[in-house]
Amino acid sequence: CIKRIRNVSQKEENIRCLTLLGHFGFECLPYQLVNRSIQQGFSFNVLCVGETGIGKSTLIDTLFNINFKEHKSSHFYSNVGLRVQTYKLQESNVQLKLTVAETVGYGDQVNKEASYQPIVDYLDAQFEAYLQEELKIKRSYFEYHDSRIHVCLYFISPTGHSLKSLDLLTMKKIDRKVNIVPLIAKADTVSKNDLQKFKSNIMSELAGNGIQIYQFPEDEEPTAQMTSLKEHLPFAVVGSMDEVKVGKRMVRGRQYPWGVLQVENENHCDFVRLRDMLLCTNMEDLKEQTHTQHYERYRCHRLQKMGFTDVGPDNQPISFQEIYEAKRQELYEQCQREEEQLKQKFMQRVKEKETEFKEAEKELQDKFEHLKKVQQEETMKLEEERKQLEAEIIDFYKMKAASESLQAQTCTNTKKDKERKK
Ligand SMILES: Nc1nc2c(ncn2[C@@H]2O[C@H](COP(=O)(O)OP(=O)(O)OP(=O)(O)O)[C@@H](O)[C@H]2O)c(=O)[nH]1
Repeated sequence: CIKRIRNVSQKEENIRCLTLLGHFGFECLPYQLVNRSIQQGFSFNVLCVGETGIGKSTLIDTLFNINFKEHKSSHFYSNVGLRVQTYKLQESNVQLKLTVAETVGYGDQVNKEASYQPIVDYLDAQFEAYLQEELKIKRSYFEYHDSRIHVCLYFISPTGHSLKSLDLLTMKKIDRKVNIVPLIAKADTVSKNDLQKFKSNIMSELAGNGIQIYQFPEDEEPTAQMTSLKEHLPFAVVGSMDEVKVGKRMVRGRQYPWGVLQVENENHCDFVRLRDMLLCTNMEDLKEQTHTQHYERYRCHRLQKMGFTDVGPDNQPISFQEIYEAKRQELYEQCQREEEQLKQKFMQRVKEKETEFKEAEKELQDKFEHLKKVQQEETMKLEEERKQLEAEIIDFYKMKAASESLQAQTCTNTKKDKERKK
């Protein structure tokens, strides 16, 4: 801080008026923040949601004026996915850790109903990771890479008509989780008149469906810049890394047979407005909104789900220890209840099995008795038959003996007759 003070005396009123020639006292506080931020570096996490080939990568390249690695996506993915890349950038002495998450295969499936789910899951996963870090005993915020998404650039197809149902559905699902900035992609394909109508259609559709997009911070006296930014929503953007000659200058733009569209000309598209908003004026606000609104909502919901609360049933403040004890008791009781239920279930099963076994035993016994009876009857029948056969054999032998004696008698008589005749 410079501590030189100019002393000017005002003769007329005889009051000394001091004019500060440099920064003095706590006026210097912001400079400490600036120095610390420069030392630590900045981080910014962007999510790009839009159909395949809508110009997501080109716009990110144009925003940061760097040709990031090219990854062309196919139109044939069966599910929507996310491609996440982190880059370390430097501009003069300012370092920026930039994370870009881009949708892959968005809008390519026949059934688009669940297309938003991977995006919602990704946003929640980043919040969850931060919450887990926050809940750790030993936290390391300095090394921790905070990957919570600060802004979602939503690329709307330049149809010139209205939003698609997929756009409305996805934005509705994520608007409480991330700052949405809607963009009309490839705005050079829509005429200037159609563009204005298209913009107002989109804004009224968003409002009509209760979709909350990023709100520019409202000062008591809104600056002309903020008002004009709002008027330009959704930003009609054009991306290009090509250098085109316009007069004697080389500018970034897209060359057409009928002329050149200059990306950085505010009369041609809203690219500069978007870049200024993201990088120069609103980055810190986007980060703050992410932390204080979206993350806070997630954290509150998660902690409530875990059973934490700020006030007890009697609406009196409740301490962490009390919640812990109550939760422990509740879990203990639940365990007891479940154990009792399991015991009862087990007893019931045992009883059921016992009855089943008894029935099976009785069935077997009955079967055995029946077989025994059948066998006895069979034995008796056989015995009867045996007796009958024995009687028949005796009769047979009797008859045989009688027949033999008769035969012998006949032979003797014949012999006697023959002898008599002689
Ligand atoms: N007319 C016009 N073409 C553009 C614009 N931005 C990008 N393109 C072209 O559109 C094509 C696809 O651009 P990408 O940036 O790869 O699109 P993407 O959405 O990242 O594609 P995927 O990552 O494959 O989903 C390229 O040929 C770009 O040159 C634009 O603003 N206007």
